[in-house]
Amino acid sequence: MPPLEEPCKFQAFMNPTFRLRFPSTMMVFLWALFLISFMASFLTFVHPAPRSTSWHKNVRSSAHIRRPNGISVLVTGAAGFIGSHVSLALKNRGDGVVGVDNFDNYYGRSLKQTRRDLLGLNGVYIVDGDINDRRLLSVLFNTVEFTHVMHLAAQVGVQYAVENPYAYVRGNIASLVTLLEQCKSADPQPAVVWASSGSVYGAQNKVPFSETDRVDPPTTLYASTKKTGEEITHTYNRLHGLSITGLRFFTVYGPWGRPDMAYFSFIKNILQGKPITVYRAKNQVDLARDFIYIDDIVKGCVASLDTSGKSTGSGGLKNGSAPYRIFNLGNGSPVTVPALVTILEENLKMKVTKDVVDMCGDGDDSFAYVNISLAERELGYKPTTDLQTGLGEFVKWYLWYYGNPLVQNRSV
Ligand SMILES: O=C(O)[C@H]1O[C@H](OP(=O)(O)OP(=O)(O)OC[C@H]2O[C@@H](n3ccc(=O)[nH]c3=O)[C@H](O)[C@@H]2O)[C@H](O)[C@@H](O)[C@H]1O
Repeated sequence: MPPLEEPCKFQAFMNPTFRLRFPSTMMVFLWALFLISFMASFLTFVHPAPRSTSWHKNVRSSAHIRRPNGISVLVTGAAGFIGSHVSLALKNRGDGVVGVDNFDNYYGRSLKQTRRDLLGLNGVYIVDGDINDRRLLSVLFNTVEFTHVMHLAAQVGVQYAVENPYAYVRGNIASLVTLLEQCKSADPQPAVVWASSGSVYGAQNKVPFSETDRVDPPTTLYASTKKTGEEITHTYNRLHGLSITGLRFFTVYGPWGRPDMAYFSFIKNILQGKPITVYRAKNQVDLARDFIYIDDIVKGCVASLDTSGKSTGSGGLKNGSAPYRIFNLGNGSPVTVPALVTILEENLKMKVTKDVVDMCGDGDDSFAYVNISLAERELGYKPTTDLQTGLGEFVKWYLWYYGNPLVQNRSV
């Protein structure tokens, strides 16, 4: 037999007065719920997500300037190859540096995490976050008054675009706009130096490539996104008074480099006794690149920050024109891919089997040769490391970092 109370409770629901009140009570409740969630999302949008006290402390300490007339720089892609080197160089000379990196898995996270740990030991804090996140950028700019932004975060790699084109739109275009929107609204606005690419010269036949040359047609989606970036940054300079410097990097190599790049994958195969694939252009012509050592690139980046000039806008409005510059940062002396392989073989005192494959289609640029005289004049840029020396440094680093499999096999 059911307890006596139950029917009474049930009856209460069936009471006509309650039934009349029920819809209105429920409606009020639902409306309140709706209003609360609306207010919450509005406040979250307007006010950036709160971060912990230790997060703020790390960011502020990393941004601390330790030299007279020093600058405070937000480095995007700080756990990346160029980003980590530039961050360290700036920190070492006493500038404030805050890194941001999304630690994407394009070439694995382990090397990025090690770079981050190394920077941490040197006082550079890298925020684990994505620059597509407007709220994160807003918190960062509310925490630190950045004088400069060194924008190096990007979806790199040329061939990967065939597999995942959307990563390039998100990583090279959408994120650039998000970052520029933040810079535009900042008061004072920072000066922006960012990574374009030598690949924007695309199918141009006239060499060496100069900044005044046409940069079309692009031969890869990667190049298209970088070319688009140049147009977007131009707009922000023109409309909002942001000081912009675009750096057309050529093929940058060196210690702590990117495992997806040819020189890096070649050394791995040589040491493991595996063959390598060497691509060749039409008519059996060797491919060539304007290889540039990381230390030279770092000098170019730092000089670009130092000479950037100021943005003129405030609160999104322009107050006069601001500098808009583009520089080629390469070596000015192309080397063929087979010649690069020979230098690696000499350094390792080993020979490798080359599978020479003719490139099908137009998925890559065959030749890069760059005129760097503008950067020499304006930035005092002067590469000093030749490919033999630079690859020697890279090989030393590689053997130190990964160990020599031959030595390891011997010791087993
Ligand atoms: O902004 C840029 O300008 C780009 O620079 C770099 O592109 P690239 O100059 O093409 O360098 P990289 O891939 O090392 O290939 C070098 C050469 O080796 C050839 N190559 C490549 C692989 C292989 O297995 N065999 C081979 O012959 C290959 O065909 C090429 O001729 C960055 O990788 C890219 O992310 C982007 O930053």
